[in-house]
Amino acid sequence: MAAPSSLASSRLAAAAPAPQHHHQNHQLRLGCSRRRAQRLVAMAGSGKFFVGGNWKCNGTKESITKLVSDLNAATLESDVDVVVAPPFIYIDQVKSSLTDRIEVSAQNTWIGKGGAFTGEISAEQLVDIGCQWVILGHSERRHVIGEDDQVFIGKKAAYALSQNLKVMACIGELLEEREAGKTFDVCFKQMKAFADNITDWKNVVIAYEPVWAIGTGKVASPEQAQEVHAAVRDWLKTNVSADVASTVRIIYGGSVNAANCAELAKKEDIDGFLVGGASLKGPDFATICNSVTSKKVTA
Ligand SMILES: O=C(CO)COP(=O)(O)O
Repeated sequence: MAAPSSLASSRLAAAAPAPQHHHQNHQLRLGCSRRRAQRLVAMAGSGKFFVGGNWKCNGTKESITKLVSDLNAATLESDVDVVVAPPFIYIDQVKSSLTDRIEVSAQNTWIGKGGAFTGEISAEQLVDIGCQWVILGHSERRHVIGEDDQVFIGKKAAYALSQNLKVMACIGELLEEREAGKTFDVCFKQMKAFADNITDWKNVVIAYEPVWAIGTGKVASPEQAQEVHAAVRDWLKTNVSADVASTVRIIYGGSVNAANCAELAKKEDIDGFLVGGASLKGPDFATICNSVTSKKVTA
């Protein structure tokens, strides 16, 4: 593995944003020494830029064969973790044809051990076929399928982690919640449901995906995304620990594409992306993965 690009130290090197009242802890974090930040990254895992491709309910055997072949042919920067999430029924096909350079995720899992649960797929089964990740709490599962924090999402995270699946934990507000000034309240409530169920965060990536930006072509501005990422990090510092706050990766999702990824990636608290539509096009997805170069520390 290449030397980890220290996101925490790149945050330190980046110009600090204008102070805002709710960013007090964040400012403190930025003030900690570079050496300490690097030590924290080393403790929590690779600290690499992270890009996930959520294929949602798309694809056929044929189109997925083409997508996998494009991904296998792509040149990817070494300092980015790349994961794709095909529909369940294609995971096996993707696992057996995709380069090991890219890990594979499911888009959902059952809440506990498998058994008499018609139509469900268990964490054990995902592990059995070599799947390494699962996306949980995606807005389409919350708002279209009706999963909620209390009954499903937190417990799914706990069980998946207990079976050694790594988790992309999704949070994000609806448009009306943003317009009502409730963005932080909604995100923090969703974070609490995860935090109440997670004891070890080293296999967790948080995905901030504002619902109004998903599949709409209406990407959050880099400043809008950065503001929420910084606030979530502050929440983690207060409610989980300073170490987790400094080291957990917080990625952005919602209309990310090859044209807008570089500007977003420059923001200090944006540690990567969860990509929907653009992840179905191999070359565009590779461009998004390689936007890690916008992150590199030059100082
Ligand atoms: O939901 C998403 C990823 O999980 C984002 O989807 P789009 O990139 O298509 O907006």
